[in-house]
Amino acid sequence: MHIAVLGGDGIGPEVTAQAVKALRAVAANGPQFEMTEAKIGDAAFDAEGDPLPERTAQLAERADAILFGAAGTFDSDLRPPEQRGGHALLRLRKRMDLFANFRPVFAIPELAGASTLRRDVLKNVDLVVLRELTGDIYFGQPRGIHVEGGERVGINTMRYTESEIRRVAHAGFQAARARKKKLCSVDKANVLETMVLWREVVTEVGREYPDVELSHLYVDAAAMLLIRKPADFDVIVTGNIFGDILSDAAAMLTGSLGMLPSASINAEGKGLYEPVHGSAPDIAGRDIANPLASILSAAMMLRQSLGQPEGAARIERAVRRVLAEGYRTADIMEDGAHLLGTEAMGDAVAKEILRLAD
Ligand SMILES: NC(=O)c1ccc[n+]([C@@H]2O[C@H](COP(=O)([O-])OP(=O)(O)OC[C@H]3O[C@@H](n4cnc5c(N)ncnc54)[C@H](O)[C@@H]3O)[C@@H](O)[C@H]2O)c1
Ligand SMILES: CC(C)[C@H](C(=O)O)[C@@H](O)C(=O)O
Ligand SMILES: [Mg+2]
Repeated sequence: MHIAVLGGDGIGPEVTAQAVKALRAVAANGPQFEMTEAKIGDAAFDAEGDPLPERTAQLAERADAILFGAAGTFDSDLRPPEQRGGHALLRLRKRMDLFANFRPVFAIPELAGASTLRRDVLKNVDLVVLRELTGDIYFGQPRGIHVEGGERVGINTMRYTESEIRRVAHAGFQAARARKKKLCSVDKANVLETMVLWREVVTEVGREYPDVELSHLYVDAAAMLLIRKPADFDVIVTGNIFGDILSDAAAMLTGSLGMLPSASINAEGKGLYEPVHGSAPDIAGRDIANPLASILSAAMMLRQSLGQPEGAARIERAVRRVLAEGYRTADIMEDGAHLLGTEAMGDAVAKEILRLAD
């Protein structure tokens, strides 16, 4: 099994290295993985003049799965797109047609104190945000900044075709069918035509899944309910921009953005696995980032792309045990817990994975 490892920028390489350690620990008693690293993001632009070098893109396409860190920094975010580290990720998602982005959010009881929300609100939280990843205002044309009537005008276009909505809706109903059989579609159909079409198509697709309870929410109400009664949700299916925002908000249900993994899958089942967080320039290079989102993304990769559910379960159990033993990174630190750096947390999880194999 061949894995493309694209660490990227900021804390990306730091946390990805810990996920690689976890995969090596799984491989010690089981499947063998060939892992090939390549540059992406600002790191690739600085070295080769392109944030997504062709060699990196081809490696990603050829591999059985991709383990991704983070791309972009605040400085490069303001450059033209072709020089922007973060743009490499958008290009790769589009090029590989990774349209279905699963972002599972589950409250870990040991971390209840790390969240800014009350313990009773977090009880039984187990939901998935399914974010459409290759359409919407992220890619719609026309776009750009031009001068009109003597002043600058910025334009982006919210656009979805029926088939783009249909395929992600199917992914949502299938995910719900395998879980608690509830799908909540989040849109803004009271204002935007694109979202009127979204609601119509999701409703049509829903007729093929009579066993799944379909509900609809406007995104503003969904944002509020995600904080008020998060345990009521099962699968949330939504567009690219709303999914981006809602999933970062939902991260606080787990205690930290550093806990949220993700899988981005295409129609052939090929996947890119990455933490939901970014390159976190504010904490990069200090060995304090939480690597668990990246480690849990590696577990999703084993389950969803590499047919290794046992390896995935071992990683997930190891993470739970390390947390139960009271080890924490700074972002989820509590009184009485043992503070670990990024590397040490990766070591602790890898050690636990090896112990679970005995
Ligand atoms: N998938 C990606 O590659 C991705 C995702 C989001 C943002 N970005 C890029 O990353 C850069 C920084 O963006 P941002 O600050 O808005 O978002 P961010 O997710 O990088 O960080 C937001 C906050 O969460 C904290 N945080 C994030 N991950 C953490 C971890 N693992 N452990 C502990 N704390 C963590 C950061 O320190 C910061 O305070 C920008 O250039 C942005 O475009 C990239
Ligand atoms: C880095 C950025 C382009 C990206 C997005 O907006 O999709 C990020 O925020 C994410 O959530 O993966
Ligand atoms: Mg985001």
